[in-house]
Amino acid sequence: MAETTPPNTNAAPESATRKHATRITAVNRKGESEAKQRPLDWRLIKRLWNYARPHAFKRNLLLVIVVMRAVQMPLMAWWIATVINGPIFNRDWPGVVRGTLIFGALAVFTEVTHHYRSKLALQLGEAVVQDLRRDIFAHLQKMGMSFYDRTKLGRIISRMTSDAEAMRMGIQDVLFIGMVQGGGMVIAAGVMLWYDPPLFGFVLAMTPIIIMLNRYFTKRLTKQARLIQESFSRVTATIAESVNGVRVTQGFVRQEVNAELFRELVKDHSNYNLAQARLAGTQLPLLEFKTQFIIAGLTVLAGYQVLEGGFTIGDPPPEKTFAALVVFWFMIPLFFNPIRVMARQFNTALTAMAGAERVFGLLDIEPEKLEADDAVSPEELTGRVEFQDVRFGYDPDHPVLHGISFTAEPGQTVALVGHTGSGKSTVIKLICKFYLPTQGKLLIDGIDAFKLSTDALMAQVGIVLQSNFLFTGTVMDNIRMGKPDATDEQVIDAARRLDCLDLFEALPEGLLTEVGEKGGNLSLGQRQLVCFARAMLADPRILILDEATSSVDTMTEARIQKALEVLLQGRTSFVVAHRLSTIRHASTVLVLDHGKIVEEGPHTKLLAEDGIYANLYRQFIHATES
Ligand SMILES: Nc1ncnc2c1ncn2[C@@H]1O[C@H](COP(=O)(O)OP(=O)(O)OP(=O)(O)O)[C@@H](O)[C@H]1O
Repeated sequence: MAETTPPNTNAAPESATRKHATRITAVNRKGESEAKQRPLDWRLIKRLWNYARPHAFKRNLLLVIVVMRAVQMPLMAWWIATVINGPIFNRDWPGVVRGTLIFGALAVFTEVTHHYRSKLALQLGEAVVQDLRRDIFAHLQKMGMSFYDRTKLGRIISRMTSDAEAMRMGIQDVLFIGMVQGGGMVIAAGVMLWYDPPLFGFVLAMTPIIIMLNRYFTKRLTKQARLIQESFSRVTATIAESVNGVRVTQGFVRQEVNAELFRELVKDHSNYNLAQARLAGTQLPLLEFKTQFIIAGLTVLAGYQVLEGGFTIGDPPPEKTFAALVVFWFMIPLFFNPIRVMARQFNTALTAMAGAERVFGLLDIEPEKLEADDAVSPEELTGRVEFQDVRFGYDPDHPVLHGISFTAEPGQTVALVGHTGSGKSTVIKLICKFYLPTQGKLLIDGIDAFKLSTDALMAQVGIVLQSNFLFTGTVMDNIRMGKPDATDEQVIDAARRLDCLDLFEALPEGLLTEVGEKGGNLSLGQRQLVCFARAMLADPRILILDEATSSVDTMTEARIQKALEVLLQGRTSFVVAHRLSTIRHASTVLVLDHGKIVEEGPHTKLLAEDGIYANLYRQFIHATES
C-alpha cells in the first residue's frame, strides 16, 4: 500500500516530456549546466504553494484526508497485533471474529481514503499545472521579439513541460505523502515506545545505520539512472538531427558513418541499462533485508529479556514482552519504510524547486516596453511611414542600421533591395514595431512609434512572410485568420478579388481542403496565394511583404504576380523584393548596404545612374536567365 499518486493519464506524456527535455540537454550542451535540483527555498515554496490557493477546498480536504491516512496505517497494524495478543492468545473465538471484522472495516475505510487521497492530489496537481501553463503561455504572448532572439525555443518548451511537470509533482506529492509517511512514522514510534521503551531504544539506535544504508544504495542507483538518461538523450538527439538533416546526410553519402555512430550510441545506452539491472538485482534485496535484520535483532533481545530475566528495571512479565514483540513486528516496517519514501520525496522537492526557480524566473522577466502609457490608438491610419535617421542594433553594442531616413507616402510601394545581411528585414521589423529604434525616429502618420499603440498599429498592418506560415485547418480557416469575424462570403470575396478563387475551388475539397501541417498539402504557390488572400481580407493600410524566393511554375508565377498587383493597390507597401516586376512597379527602391541606404529612387532612375542598383539588377537578370 505504497503512498504514491498514480500516473496522470491527462498529463503531457511523461516519456515525451522526458524525451524532449533530454533532447534539449543533448543538443544544447549548455542545457546540461541547468541544475536539475536546487536546495529548498521558502520563497519559492510559498510562491508555488500560492498556486494551490485558488483550489483551497480541494487542498483543505486533502489535508484532512492526509491526517486520517497518517493514523490509519499504524492503527491497522496495532489492531491486528492486539487481536493476536488478545483473542488469539486467549483462544477467544468470538473475539477473533469480532477483531477480524473490525480489521476488515478498517481496511475498507483505509482503501477508500487512499482512493480519495490519490484522486484529490491528482486533481490538485492537474489544476496547478494547468494554471502554471496558462500563466507561462500568457506571459510568452506579451514578450517582445528581443526576448525570442535571446531565448532558445527548447528552453521555453522545457519550462512548459518538464519544469511545470516537476512543480506539479512538488505540489501534489511532497507535502501530502510526506505528511502521511512522517505522521505514520511518528505514531509507530509512539506506539513502540509505549509498549517497550528498551526495545524501542534498540530500534532507534538502528535508525542512523538504516538511513546511511539507504543513502548509499539510492545514491548508486540514482547515479546509474542519470547515466541512462544522459545516454538516452544522446540517442534521441541523434535521431532528431539525423531525420532533420537526412538530405544533407544522403547528399554527402554519410549514411554508413552515421549508422555506425548511432550503433555505438545505442550500445552504450543498452550497456547502462544492463548495469542498472545488475545493480538493482543486488541492491534491492539488500534494502529489503535490513528490515528483516532488525526484526531478528529484536527477537534475540526479546528472547534475552524473557529467558535471562531481562534488561529492564522492574522485570516485566513474559506476556508483556511477547505482546510488545508482536506489536513491534507490525510497527517496524511502518517506522523504517517512510525513510526511503521521504528521501525520494525530498529529491522530488528539490527537483520541483529547480523547476519553480526556472519557471518563476521566466515569469519574472518584464516584457519589453514597446509603447508609452499614454499611447494613442487612432481608428484609422493613412499609412504614411517616415524614418528619421534611425539607428538600431539587436544588441545595442552592435548596430545593424546606421542612420536610415526615408518617407513612404500613403499608397506607395517601397521595394527594399540589397545583399544578404544588408538590413532589409530589420527595416521591416521596425515598421511592425517588433523592435523600437535605438536612436532616431520612426513616425507612422506623424506619430512616434513608441507613442502609437501597438494593437492599433497591428490592426492596420498586414504581414506576408516568405515562410508563408499556415496553421493546421482548412484554406478557409487560414484566410479567415486575417479577420476572424469575417463571413464565408467575405473570405470568398477576398479570394475572388485576387482572382485566385478558381485555384482554391479546384482543390480536392475546395476552400474546405485541409492545408496539413504548415500547409504541407498545398503547393508553394498555393500557400503564397492563401497568405495574399489572408492579407486582402484583413485590408490593412500598411502591407509588409517578404517575397518568396522559391521558384514556382510559370503559370502560377503569373497568377501570383497578378494577385500581388491587386493586393498592393492603395496601400503603403514595403516589399523585400525578389521579383523583377515588383521592383519595376515600385514607387521607390531603397538600396541597402551594410545598414545604410546607398541609393534611392524609382527603378528607371537608379538604372540610369548605373551604380550599385544597376549592378545588382544585372546580377539579378543574369541569375534569372541562367
Ligand atoms: N534576431 C537577430 N539578432 C541579432 N542579429 C540579427 C538578428 N536578425 C538579423 N541580425 C543581423 O542584422 C543584420 C541585418 O540582417 P537582416 O536580416 O535585416 O538582413 P537582410 O538584408 O534582410 O538579409 P536577407 O536578405 O538575408 O534576409 C545582419 O548582420 C544580421 O546578422
